[in-house]
Amino acid sequence: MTLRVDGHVRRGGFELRVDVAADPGEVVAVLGPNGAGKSTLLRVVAGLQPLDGGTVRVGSTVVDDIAGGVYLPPQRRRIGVVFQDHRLFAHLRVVDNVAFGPRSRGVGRSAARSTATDWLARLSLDELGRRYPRQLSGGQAQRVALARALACDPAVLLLDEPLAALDVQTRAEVQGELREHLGAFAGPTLLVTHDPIEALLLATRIVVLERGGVVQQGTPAEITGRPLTPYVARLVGMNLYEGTASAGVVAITGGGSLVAPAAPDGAVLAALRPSAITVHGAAPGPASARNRWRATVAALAPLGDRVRVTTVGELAATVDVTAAAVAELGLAPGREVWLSAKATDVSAYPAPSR
Ligand SMILES: Nc1ncnc2c1ncn2[C@@H]1O[C@H](COP(=O)(O)OP(=O)(O)OP(=O)(O)O)[C@@H](O)[C@H]1O
Repeated sequence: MTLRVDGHVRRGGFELRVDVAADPGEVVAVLGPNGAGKSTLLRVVAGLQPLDGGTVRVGSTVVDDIAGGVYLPPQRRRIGVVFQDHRLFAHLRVVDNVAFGPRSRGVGRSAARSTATDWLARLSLDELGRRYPRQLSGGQAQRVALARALACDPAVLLLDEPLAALDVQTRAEVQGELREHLGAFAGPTLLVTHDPIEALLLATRIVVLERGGVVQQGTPAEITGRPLTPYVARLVGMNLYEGTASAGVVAITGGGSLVAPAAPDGAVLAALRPSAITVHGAAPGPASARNRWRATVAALAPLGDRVRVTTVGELAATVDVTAAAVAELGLAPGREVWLSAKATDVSAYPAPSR
């Protein structure tokens, strides 16, 4: 069953206006900065927030359509939700938490328990059945929350920052398991997250929301290869410039230019990886890369085994260098440097029409 939200809703001064779909078996990550509307979208699908106009469909069933007088409450939508804070019932044992879903859908006590036991076993949580939520670790609680969502036999799965509250080590473990379980789920999944790595690891498609609208969607490879907004570029760690291309040269809006032989003529975006830029202490010779420009170091920050250098100037850029290079070139805030990049490392593609 395909999930489709095509509509708009106002919350105070904010408006969400989207047309988003997720097919059976797809895991669609919804990424976006604070206040972009991610939770609002999730609330709309879950049935906690009616649309002001448009429709929400699960397969051929319309679950929200104000014009048609349809609004199904959450319990009638066949939607499983996992929140950041597991929201398990503190006074119920794990097995009864998981049985709660089927119970609330009218399944008898013993059948619901047997479904719960089955799901706990599938998620390798059998030994936890008799515990209370307070006796679980954060990672265990999130696994139980997933079991509870799946035990309802949902048509759609919604995950709202499911790993955000976990420590780094636990997050990595649960991430791996989640990937497996989402892969086995036959329906569409919407995963709201701030974390681009989580989106890249878990999602088959990524939808980026900014200011209540979809600014980009595509496979993880499409998003990382061709970021369309400064936010997406930062997320995937690319330098992004707006400009106008003609005969393989991109004149950057605001000054400067980049040679990019494959650039299509017209309004383009040019993306450049931080690791594809070289820093020089003095002007590089003519035999070096075809793109060369002056810049001033603004900041340095450690990044794994590299140092991320932020530069300002006509073409502001983030550059990743080795710690040895920092020492050799005497890089420090205020230091004037030259940067260079090969023409073939500049990826230029048509800018979206705004
Ligand atoms: N209860 C509310 N009443 C009025 N406006 C609200 C309410 N909740 C949210 N909003 C508005 O809706 C906007 C979108 O909020 P939403 O929670 O959907 O964003 P988000 O992308 O999930 O953000 P975050 O990443 O911070 O959770 C907010 O900027 C806020 O202005």
